[in-house]
Amino acid sequence: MNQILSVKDLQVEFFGFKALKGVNLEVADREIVTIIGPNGAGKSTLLDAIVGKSPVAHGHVEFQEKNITNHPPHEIARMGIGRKFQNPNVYNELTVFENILLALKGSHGIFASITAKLTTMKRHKITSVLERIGLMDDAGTKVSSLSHGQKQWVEIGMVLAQDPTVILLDEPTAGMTPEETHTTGEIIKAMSEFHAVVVIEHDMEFVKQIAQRIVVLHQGQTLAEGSVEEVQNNPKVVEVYLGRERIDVAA
Ligand SMILES: Nc1ncnc2c1ncn2[C@@H]1O[C@H](COP(=O)(O)OP(=O)(O)OP(=O)(O)O)[C@@H](O)[C@H]1O
Repeated sequence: MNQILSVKDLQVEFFGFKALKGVNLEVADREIVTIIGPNGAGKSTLLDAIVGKSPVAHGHVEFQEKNITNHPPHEIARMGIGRKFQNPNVYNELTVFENILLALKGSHGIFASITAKLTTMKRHKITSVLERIGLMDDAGTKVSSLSHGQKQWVEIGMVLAQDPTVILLDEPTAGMTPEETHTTGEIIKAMSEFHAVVVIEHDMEFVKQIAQRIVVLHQGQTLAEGSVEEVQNNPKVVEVYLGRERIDVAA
């Protein structure tokens, strides 16, 4: 497969504490990679290091064969790596449509973006994003009156609006109802038609819904990698999860 993101021997330290101790990760074009692991395993730190938010002490990150290790976050975002954080980071007082508009490439501030005449191309782009996140009917709704799950979808839409090649999602289903979680899984699967997606997730039912390849992190290292079945049957993974979180999803 055509690898577009490659993380090699990545090490991240916080005041002497090694949060990542040499992690490798390969992501192919339009692939979904799911990262699981107990609390504190280093999952968010890995995404932070990829987007230039956590300083890399050793190893490197390559994107489309370019070394992007420790490049500034805005530069990495501009190159084509989009990141959605755990908590929705949306403009509550604006409509769904306006939030997506603001996220489009080339938008210049809230006032200028909202008052400027909308080109047909921009309108089409926003409409296509709204369709992909299932919020076409809520285009004119203020984000403050949406459910928590819908707000998460708006934020996914804001990432999509930037046309990234790779999308990194940190626990996209946190706080969602089972129905919203399932819908999110379908949105992510559809996203992989155009983008590679790396997802951190705890909910194994959801992981099973979306996963093509799973990477298990534990104490800053890669513990296992493979399909849902391979990972669930891996004795090292079972041992790490024993007495903590259950990963015994019905086959
Ligand atoms: N900015 C920071 N300063 C100091 N320590 C940090 C910082 N960020 C993360 N850590 C530590 O690094 C380790 C890995 O944290 P990280 O948030 O990456 O884990 P995680 O696997 O995402 O966990 P969770 O599932 O709880 O979100 C933890 O021990 C955490 O306390």
